[in-house]
Amino acid sequence: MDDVMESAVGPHFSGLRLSPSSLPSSPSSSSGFNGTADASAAADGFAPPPAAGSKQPFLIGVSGGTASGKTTVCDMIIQQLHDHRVVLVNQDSFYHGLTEEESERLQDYNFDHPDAFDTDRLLECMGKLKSGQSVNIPIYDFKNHRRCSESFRKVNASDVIILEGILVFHDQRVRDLMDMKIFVDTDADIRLARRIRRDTVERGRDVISVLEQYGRFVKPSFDDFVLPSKKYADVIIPRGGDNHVAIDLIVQHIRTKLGQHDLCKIYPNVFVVHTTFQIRGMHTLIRNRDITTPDFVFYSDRLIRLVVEHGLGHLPFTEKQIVTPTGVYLIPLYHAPIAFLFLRFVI
Ligand SMILES: Nc1ncnc2c1ncn2[C@@H]1O[C@H](COP(=O)(O)OP(=O)(O)O)[C@@H](O)[C@H]1O
Ligand SMILES: Nc1ccn([C@@H]2O[C@H](COP(=O)(O)O)[C@@H](O)[C@H]2O)c(=O)n1
Repeated sequence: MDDVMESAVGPHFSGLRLSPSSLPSSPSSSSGFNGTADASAAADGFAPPPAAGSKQPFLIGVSGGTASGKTTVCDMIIQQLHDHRVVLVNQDSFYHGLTEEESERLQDYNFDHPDAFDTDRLLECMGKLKSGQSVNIPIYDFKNHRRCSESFRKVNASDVIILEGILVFHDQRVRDLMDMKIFVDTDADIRLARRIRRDTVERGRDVISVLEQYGRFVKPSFDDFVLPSKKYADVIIPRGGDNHVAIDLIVQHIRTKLGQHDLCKIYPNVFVVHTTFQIRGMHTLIRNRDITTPDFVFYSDRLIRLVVEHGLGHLPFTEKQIVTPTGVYLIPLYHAPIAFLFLRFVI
């Protein structure tokens, strides 16, 4: 293990990442430092930092049967992520408005079929949000089954976008935009009971029409389209909003994913040293309570050195010719007093 570590992170020139603008134009500047440094940097996982603001928002898809608790779960996630900019987009907003003819035969319309949604519009909006643009989302009225033609909901660019709906996993193009897919899995009887209560109280329906629609369209479409899309989920939450453990774990995961992104946003001059197996190995070793003191010091020292060397790579420098016992070399000399640090490491 020690040998592997030694060869992987021993003294090297990984700190010498020259930006083209800082390269001297004289022929002597092609001394191989730059190529060596960049190759070494890549080998160490010191990839160039992403351009500020280039990171895309984290898109979470939340699916599940009607009244399974999708909105409730999303609200809980949003509440727990209170220090991040999070927006919720409902697939319901993208229902096609009914034509006059369809409205007259409302009882025959299947709102649970994929064709009931304007998926192209949904894709366009999600694509824009993912690329950091704000969008106008349609507003849907469940009482008259139409989109409001005059007003929209303006949704601004955010760190986290949550897309929620019964069929958000159905279309592969929508699925492909998602960084995390959650399926809320709640017992069908409980969902029906909730749906009856919600639709009669909030959506202006009577119990008979809710039951008829459920038997004719909601349940068959759940079996045909919603349930088969469960296999795409990364996480399945049994019992929806009652499952605090699952929601806590999901929030932790999102926080971890957002961590580096946030630091880079707050401090534009933060550069993240990308991890490698060697770096992870050393982090693991120094956290092992049984590690010997010399080993702890050894690996901690190496980790610290990687950070310092990476930092040095961001400093400006000038070339200096020196005479060594074996000949003449060009070395890049970091601006004092940092030069001291650099020389100490390469000797
Ligand atoms: N864990 C729960 N316990 C009791 N009622 C709930 C629970 N989760 C959701 N509900 C209720 O069930 C209905 C549907 O929940 P909602 O989160 O809107 O589901 P969905 O978005 O999947 O349709 C709402 O009236 C809500 O208040
Ligand atoms: N005009 C409409 C549009 C949709 N529905 C039903 O809504 C359900 C989806 O919303 P959830 O919050 O329950 O996920 C879906 O099952 C449709 O049947 C409707 O009744 N009327």
